[in-house]
Amino acid sequence: MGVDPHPGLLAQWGLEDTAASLEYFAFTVLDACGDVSAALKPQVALFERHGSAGLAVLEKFQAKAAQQDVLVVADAKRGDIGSTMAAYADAWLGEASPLATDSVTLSPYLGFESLRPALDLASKNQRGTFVLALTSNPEGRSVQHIGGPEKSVAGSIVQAAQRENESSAWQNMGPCGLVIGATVGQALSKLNIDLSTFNGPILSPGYGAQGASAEDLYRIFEGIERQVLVNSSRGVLSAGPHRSSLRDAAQRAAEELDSASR
Ligand SMILES: O=C(O)c1cc(=O)[nH]c(=O)n1[C@@H]1O[C@H](COP(=O)(O)O)[C@@H](O)[C@H]1O
Repeated sequence: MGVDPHPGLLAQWGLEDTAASLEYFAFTVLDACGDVSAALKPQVALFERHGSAGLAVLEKFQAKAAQQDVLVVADAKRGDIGSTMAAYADAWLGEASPLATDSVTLSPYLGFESLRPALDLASKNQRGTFVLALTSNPEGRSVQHIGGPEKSVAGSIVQAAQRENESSAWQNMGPCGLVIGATVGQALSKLNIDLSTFNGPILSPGYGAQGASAEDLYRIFEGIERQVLVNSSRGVLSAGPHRSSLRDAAQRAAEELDSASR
C-alpha cells in the first residue's frame, strides 16, 4: 500500500498542507493498514516537498514501521552517476543513515551499471532494490520500448536484473527487484520480455487510481503471481481519514486481488 500524502488527499482528510499533517497521515496509514499490507511504500517526493521537516517525518515513519515489523519500500526513484550514486545508496540502504530502510526504488536510465553502488550495498546489507523497467505512465514507452521486440531498453533492464540476482549469494529470490506497471497491457509480450525465470520481486503500481484491474495484473503476471507486490495508493488512501474505513479499503483491495486469482 502506498503512503502518498498528496496535498489533495490531505485536504480530503481535513488536514492542512503541513509537515505535522504528513505525520498524522503517515502514522494513521501505518496504524490502520500496517498489519494488513505486505509492505508500505512511502512516496518520498511528497515528504521532500516539506523540506527537512517532511524528511524528519519520513525518518520517524520508517523507524516506527521497522519496530512493528512492517516492510517499507522507499519510493525515491534514485539514479545518478556512480560516485554520487554511492551517496544515495548510503542514504537509503546504508547502516548509518536514518533514512535507510528495507528497500528503495531506483531509476536505471543513466545506465543499469550506474546503480552498482546501490545494488552492492543492498545485497551486503540484506536490503532490496526495485529497478524501473516498464513504468505505469504512458510516457515511459517513448524510452522503455526503444529497440522493439529484438532489443528493447526495458528488456535489457530485465536481463541485467536477472543476471544480478543469479550472481547474488542470496537464497530464493535475489535482492534486485523490478518495477513493472499494472497498466502496461501487452507490452511484455510485444517486447518479447520473458519473466518466467526472473528470480526477484516485482513491484507493480497502477492498480486502482491509474485504472488497472486485478484481472489485468493476472494477465500480465501469469505464472509468476507470487513474486508480485501490487501497489495501490490513492485508490485506498481516499477512504481516509478514519482508520476503520482505510483498513476496510485496504482489505477490500486485497480480497479483490485474491478472488481474481481463482
Ligand atoms: O516506483 C513506483 O512506485 C512507481 C512506478 C511506476 O511505474 N508508476 C507509479 O505509479 N509508481 C508510484 O506508485 C504510486 C501509484 O499511486 P496511485 O496511482 O495513487 O495508486 C505513486 O507513488 C507512484 O509514484
